[in-house]
This record gives sequence, structure tokens and C-alpha cells, in this order.
Amino acid sequence: MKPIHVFSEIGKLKKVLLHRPGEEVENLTPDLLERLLFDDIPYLKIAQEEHDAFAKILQDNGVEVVYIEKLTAETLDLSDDIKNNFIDEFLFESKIHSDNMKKSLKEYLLSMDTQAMVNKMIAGIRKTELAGYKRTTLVDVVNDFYPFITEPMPNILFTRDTFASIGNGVSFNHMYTNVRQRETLFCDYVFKYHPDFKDGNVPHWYDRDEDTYIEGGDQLVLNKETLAIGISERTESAAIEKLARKVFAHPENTFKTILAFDLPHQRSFMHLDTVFTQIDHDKFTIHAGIEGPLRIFKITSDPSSEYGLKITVESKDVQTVLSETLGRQIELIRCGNGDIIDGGREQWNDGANTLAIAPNEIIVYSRNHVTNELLANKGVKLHIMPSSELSRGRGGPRCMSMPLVREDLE
Ligand SMILES: NC(=[NH2+])NCCC[C@H](N)C(=O)O
Repeated sequence: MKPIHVFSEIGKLKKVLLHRPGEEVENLTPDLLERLLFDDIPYLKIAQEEHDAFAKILQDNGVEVVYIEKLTAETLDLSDDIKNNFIDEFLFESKIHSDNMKKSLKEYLLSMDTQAMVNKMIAGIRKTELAGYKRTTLVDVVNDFYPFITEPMPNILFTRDTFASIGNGVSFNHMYTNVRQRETLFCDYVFKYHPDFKDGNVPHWYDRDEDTYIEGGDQLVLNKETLAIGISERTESAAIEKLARKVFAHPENTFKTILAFDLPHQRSFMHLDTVFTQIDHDKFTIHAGIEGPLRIFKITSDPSSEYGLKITVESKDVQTVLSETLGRQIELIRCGNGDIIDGGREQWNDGANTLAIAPNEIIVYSRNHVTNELLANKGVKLHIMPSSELSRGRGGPRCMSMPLVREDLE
């Protein structure tokens, strides 16, 4: 089996990547929320308990759970060179440019064991914790009000976004916001050097140093022939074209069609998976807000065209386009039963963001009880996880997980 094998959204989940929330959450302050893309400050202890409950559901159902922070530490422990280069890149990307500061930060990081160091990089380094930190450069003086030397990375919790498993390959994403850019460094090193991944011959569908942005919350694998990608606040059409060309050109490629959904560019619709996830062969959850007039583009390979792609605009509704493309009648189950209040509230709390661990079997947030009841009445098997604190980061079970291996569907 290859290290990455994901040809659907619903095939039995075998291996998944998570991040257990840590000290980075306690480095959120009201002033920083907007910049760091959180809507409130989760209570860390409870957030960790909720996250452990999430991991336990996965493990109890036969899924191997691996953590990005652990894989990164294992990777850095392989050699001093790897570790040193990682620290240098991390500091460079954290915009630490003065030689003095680089030196003291490196000493500080190297004084910890590797796991503690990785956790610290994710948590962020406060100015108060670096002994002898002095404001020497113009940048330091100008940014005097700012409490961090390196910024916390609370969104690394959403392992879905930084890279996406597609078929046997991976899209290493270039994130839309600067604050999430450094998250992709961690998986970059893991795939380059970690023995579980490096020899897997994993094709890259996209690279983090591309200049256009794309995020995994927008990348859905509907079946071995079809991808769905959101054109959203976080993913631009130019990036989808680049990815399409790479995927279609690969000698072992099975994907023939990419459906691109043109989403409104606003926070509540930030990624395609915030309004739409797959539950079963013929069932999806959907936010009623996107069922209406939505432009959907069908992208296929066309070697005779100048750009290698054929683009057609589908002027039908989501349900018809999906039914036609997937070759079966599709049912869309509306978040909050389509009610303007229940639907609005539960979609905001990721009621439409479910994680399938097998066909017709999904993990959902407890707080979305209207949607959950509807799903249960439709015969969907639900694994309900606690959700008071984790939901404050605006991401649900699908956002908090990146499948590495799923069983193929018959
Ligand atoms: N796949 C997703 N929907 N991810 C949600 C990410 C939420 C995160 N706070 C952000 O704004 O980036």
C-alpha cells in the first residue's frame, strides 16, 4: 500500500492525520483573534478533551491516528542537518532577520527536546520568555506593542487545509493568509524525510511555493474519477488550473473531471467543505445558502487546447450536476433542515462539515442537534463528538482531519 491512498470522501478510513491543540490556543488574545482566524478563545483543557474524544472515536473504529507534531519531531530527530535546516527555515518564515535574534532563538529552541521544540514553534514564542530580549532593531521598536517574537499557529488544528491527499498524491497547499503559511513547512519536512512517507513516490499536485493560493478545505475527492474544488475566499481559480494540469498529466491518473464550485467569498462559506460534505455514495450535507444560483465549472483534460484543459459552465443546480457527474440520483440533506435560523446557526458551527469514516457513517459535532436528528432519521450512522470549545476556531470534524489512507469503494 502506498503512503497516500485516497480515492473517495467516504471509503473506510484507515489512517488519518490530526493535531492535538496545545499552548498555541492559550496564546490567543482578543486583539489577535481576527488576525489568527479564530472567533473566540477556546478553553484549552476542554478543547483537548474534546479532541481526544474525536481521536478515540476514530481509533475505536479501526482508524490509525497520527499527529503532525509527532511526525515532525520524529523527522527532525533523524539528523542534526534536518533539524538545523528546519529551524532556519522556520525562523526565516517567521520573519526573524536580525542575526542576533536568530542566534538567540536558535539557542533557545535547541535547549529543548525535539518534541517540546516543535510544540513551542506551534505555540509561538512570547517576548517575555526569551531571556535578555532587547529591542535593538527598528522593527523591534516599531512593533513594541506586539507580544510575540514568533506568532502562534492555532489553525494547525485544521490539518485538512495545509495539504490534501488526492489519489496517491498530495497537494501541498499555498495558504491564502500569511498567518497559515508556516503550517505547511511541517508536512513539507515530513513528506521529504520521514521514513513512512519519503520513499512512497508521492506525486505533488501542487507546491507550497506556488504564487497562487489553494486550501484543502476546498479539495474534495468524490470518486476515483471526480474531484470537487471550491473557488472561494481561500482558493483561486488559477491554482485549480495548475493542479488540474498536473493531475491530468500523471501517467497513472484516474481523475477525469474536476467540478469547480464558485462560492461567495465570505467567512461563513470560507471553504467548500463548510457548506458541503459527502456522507454516502448518494448523500451529501449542504448549506441551503449554496443550493441556489451557483456557478459550477466542469474541467476536463483537452490536449488539443492551448491550455490543455476544457472548461464548460454548468447552468444546472448542484443536485443535478452532482447526479449527472456521479451517475446516480443524489440526495442533498440540508444543514438545520434548511431553516433560516437553525440552518444559519448550525452551518456556522460546522453542521455541514462532517467526516465520513465509512459509507453512511460520519463523525459530527454534538451541538448541531437539528442537523444530527435529521441525519439520524435518514438512517445515517452518527458518531457524535463534544464540541463546545473546538468549534470556536470555525472548523468541524472534516477540517480537523486529513485522511492519508482510505479503502477503495467497490
Ligand atoms: N477546512 C476547513 N473548513 N477549515 C477551517 C479552517 C478554520 C480556520 N480558523 C481558518 O480560518 O483558516
